[in-house]
Amino acid sequence: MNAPALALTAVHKRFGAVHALRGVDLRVPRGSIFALIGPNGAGKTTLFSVVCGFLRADQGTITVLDGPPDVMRFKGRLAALPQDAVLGRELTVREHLTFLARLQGMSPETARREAERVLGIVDLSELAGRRAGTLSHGQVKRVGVAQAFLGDPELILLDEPTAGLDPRHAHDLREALRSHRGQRTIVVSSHNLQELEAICDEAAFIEKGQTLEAGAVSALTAQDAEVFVVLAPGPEPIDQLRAHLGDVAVEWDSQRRVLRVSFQPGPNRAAEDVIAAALRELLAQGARISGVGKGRSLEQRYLEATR
Ligand SMILES: Nc1ncnc2c1ncn2[C@@H]1O[C@H](COP(=O)(O)OP(=O)(O)OP(=O)(O)O)[C@@H](O)[C@H]1O
Repeated sequence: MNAPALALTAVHKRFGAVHALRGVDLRVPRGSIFALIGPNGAGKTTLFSVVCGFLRADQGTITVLDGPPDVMRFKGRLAALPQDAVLGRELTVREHLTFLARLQGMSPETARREAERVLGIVDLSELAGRRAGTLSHGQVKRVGVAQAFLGDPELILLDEPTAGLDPRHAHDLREALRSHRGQRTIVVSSHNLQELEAICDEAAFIEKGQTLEAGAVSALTAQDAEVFVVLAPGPEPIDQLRAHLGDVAVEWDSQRRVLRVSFQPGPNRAAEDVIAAALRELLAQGARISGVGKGRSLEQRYLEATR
């Protein structure tokens, strides 16, 4: 099996009296899009900084792209979008990106082409000639994201890449990230859990500098072990369903009119089999069905994990 792009074991980082990372563990598979989820102050930005080699961890082991975190070793292989990216105000967007591409060792011509390519990723080609100081907050953020893609690095860390973006550009950026799935490793921190659920393969919940839970998004959201049915007002044949399905747990939320069936997946018991059996019985009992699905949302799981 491939070594992970990033592995942290029992990493600690203190800022004086503030213990920002308290033994965080993380394993980011190569080629995955990985979500880092946690409340304000959980330690996400600090974690990015120790991974990049901007800050030194006090304790623990960090392996990034097969070696220790070292800014010099990462040249062109790792890129990060800081939470509040800052641009030189007097340079144009094109000059800014070309300059950074040159710092990576590209020739002037390659650097110019690379600047145009990454501007295309964030739909900013039209603003290439604008001075950075005249850009809106969202446009600056998009230049920062473009910058992180310069040189097509193996590992990209994006701290809240869609914060402040309008809905269309946030959507387009999500699509752009999705298109890199399997080719590049991308770690994304965001407070938009719907967004992370849509684009990420794996996720970790971080709180108070520790990993609470981590794994495949499909496992965290119990896609294989839980189904739900939403009932429209009308019959509520919950007991009959329980009796019919047998060895499963059926929970009924009468306020939201959502019933959840949790089960042990097996060869003849995939989520689709349970959905079919539940719907047959519910319809036979006259229930009116207004929605069906698998698992629970990442947001729900996060709220449960951090309760
Ligand atoms: N340079 C610093 N000096 C002192 N304390 C710091 C420093 N940087 C971060 N901290 C503290 O470390 C903790 C973790 O902060 P961090 O910025 O990593 O959180 P975060 O998860 O990125 O939060 P947010 O979601 O608000 O961006 C916080 O308590 C913060 O106040």
